[in-house]
Amino acid sequence: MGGADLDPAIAALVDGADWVTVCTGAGMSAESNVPTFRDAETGLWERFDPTELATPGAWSDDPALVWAWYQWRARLVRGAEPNAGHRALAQWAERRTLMVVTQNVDDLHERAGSAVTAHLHGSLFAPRCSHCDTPYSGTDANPDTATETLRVEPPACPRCLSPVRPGVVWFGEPLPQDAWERAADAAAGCDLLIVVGTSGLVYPAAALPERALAAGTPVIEINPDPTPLSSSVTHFMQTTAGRGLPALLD
Ligand SMILES: CC(C)NC(=O)[C@H](Cc1c[nH]c2ccccc12)NC(=O)[C@H](CCCC/N=C(/NCCC(=O)O)S[C@H]1O[C@H](COP(=O)(O)OP(=O)(O)OC[C@H]2O[C@@H](n3cnc4c(N)ncnc43)[C@H](O)[C@@H]2O)[C@@H](O)[C@H]1O)NC(=O)OCc1ccccc1
Repeated sequence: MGGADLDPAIAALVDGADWVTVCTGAGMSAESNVPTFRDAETGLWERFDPTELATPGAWSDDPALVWAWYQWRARLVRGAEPNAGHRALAQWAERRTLMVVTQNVDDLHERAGSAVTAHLHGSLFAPRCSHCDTPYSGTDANPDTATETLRVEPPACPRCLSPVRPGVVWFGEPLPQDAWERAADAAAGCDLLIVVGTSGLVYPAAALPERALAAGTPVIEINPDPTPLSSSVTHFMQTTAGRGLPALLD
């Protein structure tokens, strides 16, 4: 298991793990050309701070701006392909228990063939009514029709005519309880936790690897840049998801 030049201590950890949980963030999709939250170049929305746009406040102030932003992101993800990191995880799950817990709202893990245990922050492809929560599948929510305009009026819910909102978790909103519980169980029960491509700044997602470490579970972090977690993980692999995961799992 693991490339020839993989640190033998890391290889031994991976070999000895029957149940692995992988926590992924925006860096997991960076090599699929999906901008991370920290990456500046987000086109028309470049002058907006993502953490400000991804809030209930931004939605109530300007739903057309927020709706257009999510349609643009969904279209970008539609045009993207899973990378070698996504594929390595999917292949590995064929050989042993591997649970994927992600902060990402894209569907690249699933398109690579992974069953995702928890989308902690929702999905770009699950719009619902902002009032009655009825899932929305109207064609006008289809990102392929999204255009490069700064504002697009969100569709109206066929049941209560309230505006349809993106199916994501905004800052200040609680995570879906069931998804959080599945994620917490996956982090608590695994033999090895791998953290890939997250700056570890957004909570409660960032608490998962901290909890695993506190429980004595070995944690491997993959990130080209150190994060607040890097000094306390069992092994820090300073590389990308697309290079690190195949090296770890192939
Ligand atoms: C900013 C932060 C300080 N704020 C929070 O954490 C807040 C507040 C808070 C709660 N508890 C706290 C405790 C302490 C401090 C603050 C808080 N948390 C919340 O509001 C959460 C909700 C948080 C979820 C917000 N939604 C997102 N996304 C969906 C929308 C959307 O996507 O638009 S968060 C969003 O940003 C986060 C971005 O972080 P990362 O994924 O880490 O990405 P980032 O760009 O930061 O970094 C990329 C990393 O990848 C690396 N990288 C780059 N290239 C590669 C590469 N090629 N390979 C590998 N790695 C790579 C880079 O080096 C870098 O390290 C992700 O989670 C992403 O999902 N809700 C809540 O707490 O509710 C309570 C509550 C309870 C009851 C009732 C009411 C309320």
